[in-house]
Amino acid sequence: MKIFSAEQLYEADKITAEKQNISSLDLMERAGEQIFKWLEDKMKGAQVPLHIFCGIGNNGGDGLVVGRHLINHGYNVTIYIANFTDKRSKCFLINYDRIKDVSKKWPVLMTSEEDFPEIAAEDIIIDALFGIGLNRPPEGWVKELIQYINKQKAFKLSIDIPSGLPANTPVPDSEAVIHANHTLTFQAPKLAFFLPETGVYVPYFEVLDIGLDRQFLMESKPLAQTISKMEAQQFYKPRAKYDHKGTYGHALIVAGSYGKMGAAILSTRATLKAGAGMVTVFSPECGYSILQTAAPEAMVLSDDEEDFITKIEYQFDASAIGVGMGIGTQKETVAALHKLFSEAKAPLVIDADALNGISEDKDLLKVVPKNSVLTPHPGELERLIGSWKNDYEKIEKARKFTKKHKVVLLIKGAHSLILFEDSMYINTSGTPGMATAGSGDVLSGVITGLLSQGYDPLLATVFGVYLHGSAGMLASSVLSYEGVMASDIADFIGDAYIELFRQEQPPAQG
Ligand SMILES: NC(=O)C1=CN([C@@H]2O[C@H](COP(=O)(O)OP(=O)(O)OC[C@H]3O[C@@H](n4cnc5c(N)ncnc54)[C@H](OP(=O)(O)O)[C@@H]3O)[C@@H](O)[C@H]2O)[C@@H](O)CC1
Ligand SMILES: Nc1ncnc2c1ncn2[C@@H]1O[C@H](COP(=O)(O)OP(=O)(O)O)[C@@H](O)[C@H]1O
Ligand SMILES: [K+]
Repeated sequence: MKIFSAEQLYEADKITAEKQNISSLDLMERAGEQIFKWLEDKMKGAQVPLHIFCGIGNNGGDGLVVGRHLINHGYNVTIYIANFTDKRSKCFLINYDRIKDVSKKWPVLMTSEEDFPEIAAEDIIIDALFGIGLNRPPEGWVKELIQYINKQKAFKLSIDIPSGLPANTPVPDSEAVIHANHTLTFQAPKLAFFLPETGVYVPYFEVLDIGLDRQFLMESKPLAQTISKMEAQQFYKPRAKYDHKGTYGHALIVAGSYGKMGAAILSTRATLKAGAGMVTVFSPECGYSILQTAAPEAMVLSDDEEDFITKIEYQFDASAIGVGMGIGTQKETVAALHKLFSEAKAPLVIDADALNGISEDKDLLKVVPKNSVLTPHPGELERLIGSWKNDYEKIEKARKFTKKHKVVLLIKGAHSLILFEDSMYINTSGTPGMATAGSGDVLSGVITGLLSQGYDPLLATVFGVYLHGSAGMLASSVLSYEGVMASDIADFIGDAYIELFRQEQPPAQG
């Protein structure tokens, strides 16, 4: 699914009105009606008190449309207008007037804290204070209203976006944002929903299609693109009957050091589970018996040095190389990386200590081959690109880095981000069950396994991140969040492939 900026959505709004020969008011009606239908489907006439808080822009206008439909259908509704300025939007005013046609109960005008209503824990709050038009921090009693709403135990449903949260720019005041339980957003998800600092305000959301112009949406370059099952299915390369292990390549995993052989085992197993034809692991001598026992399907080459890697030598044409998991940053190891990068003919996945090596030694960065996949978690990313003030600055700095060094950059997190040239992809699979040691080692193995099978570096990264998250979800559904270990994620990679093409079951009858 494409993610557009607020500016693009305003533009889409304008073009839609022109092309479909409708007014903004009609679009607002569509938007409000959709929210109403969603509520009606859940509430089925229940007389739970609904408190709709409207601003004076078009987001407030949406709230008024929802209110009118709810009143018309006999719901128990109170509408409040946060009258923070006299500059009310035209569509707001028309819909404000229309309330008169359906109710004698005129909306409550709020002008200070004195007007804040009592709200019971069982009630429902609909937040239509600010939408994507927020252009400065909410202040004074409006900020207090947001904080007052946040204190309520009632369920909070935000229209389009939690009020106080900008769609794709930094939060102006983090103490003045609605913590929504659920958000119904129009046409496309907003970038803020997926970033760690702002995603917390949007734990759940649904996208409502309000029929904005398809051509404009198809032809516009989005800020980012989300990756879910539908996209991932298209990435999959089917196997042919007479394929053999040579078809799927011989991957090299360079991993492990004394006390960290687990990282090598996890990556190696994940590379095989993702489908590499053959895998050879290169590790220090201390890893030899460990790897031959824990990963019997893999071949093992070892360094002369017992505890860490000092020179990486292999006599075969590797189809992909995954490097860095648990290798440490000994001087000799970093020197060995220098040689590996300079001579590598196969696509590389560079993870963990190999990234730390790059951060410490700029000469190493210079020899990173073009199109390599770098997979930092936020700590490793900070060492690579320096600190950032907010997630948007992080993305900007990361993008500069990818462009300068011509690499695919995967920033791991609850929603992992993949940056390459001018594109950004956002993964939607995964669970908090994956917040466990070694899950990143499994991911670098999955991507190496895909590269080995001939997926190009960007595709291998985007698809690999999705599969890895899906394996984590499947593992969590059987083992609980707490019970998932990284090796379980590797064990579920096969299930993640099957899940890709599993049809959703229709709901049971009767
Ligand atoms: N685009 C689409 O496709 C569709 C969009 N639709 C809906 O429109 C919404 C966008 O509406 P919008 O542009 O009227 O802005 P909105 O978010 O209601 O509020 C901003 C208003 O408040 C003001 N203001 C801003 N910050 C402030 C602050 N901190 N403190 C105080 N005041 C502040 C600012 O005015 P200003 O004072 O700056 O002149 C402005 O008047 C969108 O989210 C969606 O719900 C749908 O109806 C149909 C399809
Ligand atoms: N809350 C979460 N939701 C989804 N995925 C998560 C979550 N927490 C961690 N992950 C995933 O788990 C992996 C953790 O990687 P990393 O931090 O490198 O772990 P390690 O260094 O222990 O191997 C990443 O792929 C990340 O996206
Ligand atoms: K809102």
